Amino acid sequence: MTQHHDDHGYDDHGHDENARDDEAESVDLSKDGGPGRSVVCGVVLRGEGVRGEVVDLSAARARRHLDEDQHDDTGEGAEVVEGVVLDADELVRKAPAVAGARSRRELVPSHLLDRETLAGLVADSARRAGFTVAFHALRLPLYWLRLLQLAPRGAWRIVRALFWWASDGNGRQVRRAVALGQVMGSAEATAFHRVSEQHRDRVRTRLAVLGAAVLAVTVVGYVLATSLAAWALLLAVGTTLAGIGALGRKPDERITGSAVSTSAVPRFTSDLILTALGSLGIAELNKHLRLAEAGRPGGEGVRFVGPIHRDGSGWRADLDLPPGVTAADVIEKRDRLASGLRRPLGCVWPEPDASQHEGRLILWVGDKALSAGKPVPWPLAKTGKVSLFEPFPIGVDQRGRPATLTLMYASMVIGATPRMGKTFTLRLLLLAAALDPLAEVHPYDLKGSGDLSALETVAHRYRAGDEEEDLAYLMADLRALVKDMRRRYTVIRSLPRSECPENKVTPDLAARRELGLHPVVLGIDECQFLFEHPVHGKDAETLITDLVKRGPAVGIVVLVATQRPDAKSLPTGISANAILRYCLRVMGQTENDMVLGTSMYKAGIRATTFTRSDLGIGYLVGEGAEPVIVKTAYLDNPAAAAIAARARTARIAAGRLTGHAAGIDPDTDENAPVPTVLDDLAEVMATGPEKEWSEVLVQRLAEYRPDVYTGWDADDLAGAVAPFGLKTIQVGRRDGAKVLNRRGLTQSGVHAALTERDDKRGA
Ligand SMILES: Nc1ncnc2c1ncn2[C@@H]1O[C@H](COP(=O)(O)OP(=O)(O)OP(=O)(O)O)[C@@H](O)[C@H]1O
Repeated sequence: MTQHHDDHGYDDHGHDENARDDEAESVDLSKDGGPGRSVVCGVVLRGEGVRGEVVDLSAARARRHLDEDQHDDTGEGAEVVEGVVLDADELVRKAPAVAGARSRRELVPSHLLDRETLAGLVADSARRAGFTVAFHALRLPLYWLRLLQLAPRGAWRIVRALFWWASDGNGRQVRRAVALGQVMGSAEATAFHRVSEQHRDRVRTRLAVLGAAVLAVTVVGYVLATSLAAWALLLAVGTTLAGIGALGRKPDERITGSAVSTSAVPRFTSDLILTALGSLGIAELNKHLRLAEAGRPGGEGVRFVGPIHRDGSGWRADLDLPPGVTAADVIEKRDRLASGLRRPLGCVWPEPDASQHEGRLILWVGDKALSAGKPVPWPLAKTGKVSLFEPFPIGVDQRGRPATLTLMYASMVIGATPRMGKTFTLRLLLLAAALDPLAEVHPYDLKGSGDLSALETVAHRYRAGDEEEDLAYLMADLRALVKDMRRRYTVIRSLPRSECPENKVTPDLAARRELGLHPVVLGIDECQFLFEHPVHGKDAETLITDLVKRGPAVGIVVLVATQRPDAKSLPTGISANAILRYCLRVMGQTENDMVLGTSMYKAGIRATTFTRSDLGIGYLVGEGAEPVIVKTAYLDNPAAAAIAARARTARIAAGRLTGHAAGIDPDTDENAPVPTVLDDLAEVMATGPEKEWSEVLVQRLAEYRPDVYTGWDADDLAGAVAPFGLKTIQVGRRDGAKVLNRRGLTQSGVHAALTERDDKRGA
């Protein structure tokens, strides 16, 4: 790849972008009797003074395409209207520039003004320098031995040089040259005599100087040898020998080793980037690169929009891909790009820049893979509080910069394949919520692994597991939260505008205990166990969708995490309404878009590009304008327990330890049995016959509780009652002379199941 760039990495093809920007659609109307290169504005002007033939453009264009082969250029049939013929180039010249097309470059590159980037740069240089010093310091004895080996040759060279100097080697050569001339005329003889005289004088003087110098060195050497401490003497001798050894070195001989590996990583230059891009196998990109390389028209090449510069702990290049090639095309082939750049996959992070255009690519290449190195520490692990109304740290982005999250007024979906860090992320967020003494935390670990157990000491509601009892507890909590949400809206409506200008909870309102508008954070890990549950699934979906949609404004935040992000495990009503989305590694486009939002995959935001080793690394959408890659802070169980203990102390001090953590679990009226499908069936069957068809029953249920049962069919009902040991039976109904048999339930069967359930609850 030999497309050239100047020192700053700019394209040197000298394309006039503005000319390109300004290109407007034009048509040669000369064939139709109009002037060459004319264009008609969308509106045909009917001028008084000027008249001209104006040809309907689209008709002319269509006709020309149709008739091109027949060379029919008569323009016959064109609708002739009155108007002003406008000069296309004139129009283009006068057209206002496309917004941003001529945006000014930064006076001083912003990355040089960014304190963190600069600090990173300095730290990086210091690290490199430190490493080099340590590397060579460790090898000093080896270098000294190598020099010692060369010392005899160095000593010989010194002696030879001194002899040459003292014996006036140069003068001797001149004398010999004159003598060898063998044309001893009188002039040469005189010259020879003069040179011989000079030579003699010089040798005499130099021998005297040399003798004095040798004597002086011997005396100084003796004095030093007798007066210096042993270590100093050793140092002096060692240094002298090393110096003599250095003089014995051949010109190309290296004493020191190289502090960096010989299989050095190639420098991140524009040429390397072009080579890598060219190896992706993107046909359109390759076509442009080829044409640009050959300097032929139509080849836009890749244009670097700024110098490749240091950004955090890596290098960044912003570039425009050729027309027709999108950043997503490149991102899709991140592994090949990494291969072309000769970097590990975890170092190479191509991103789109949606604020510019689809072809703008930000290519950031880190010094080391994001998954490599130490786990990210959490700044709040040892000290500090959180206000859920403010952003709090959750980790770092791929450039090592702190990444934050604001939970208030948002609901969040977390998705990933198993074992990628979903639960750890959810736990981190719930711990952050716990560090806000005002916030009520409701963690539910439906997997039952105990990963959220650290939070039990601060949780208002807590359950681990997906037993019937756990789910009933959770359902009761959900109903209570929906009820509380309605109450919160009533409270907000009753407040004066001055206190609640935007009809939502503010930090001040949240702090007023009497209003009960404090933040509530409900976190459900492995939510698919709930949504796929035959009895509670649909009910839970209705309640949580309501909380996700209307809860955030009144301080209720829902966080759901799932390892199976599909429509069944994560109902679309919930995934579509979540504002925050965090997606660790997933396997396909559907899961990606399910968690991150529709079309994210197409836009190049692909959690499918994460590898198995990218633990705790995911795309975060919704916190800022653009999606970001975040590696979450790592907290193990003991660290989580320590943070929860600190949060508990803060809550006790603030008088905010409530619910489960305070031993009140749950309030008596919330503890009342949650109506299940059995209770509802008993209710709707009470006034009917002993036996009823399932399809009639689901209709009645839907009328009785539309939010739960709308859309149910006979199979849903059969599935919902099955966990209670109730099976549908054949119910016959006479229809005239015929008897129709369909599946249905009996009142006695429902009552028996209810009695059994209540007995179990009582036990
Ligand atoms: N931020 C992180 N940094 C480094 N390693 C992490 C991070 N988060 C999680 N891990 C590692 O990933 C492993 C899996 O994490 P976690 O249990 O949260 O995964 P999961 O997606 O919830 O798994 P499952 O689907 O089985 O519930 C953890 O044991 C931990 O070692």
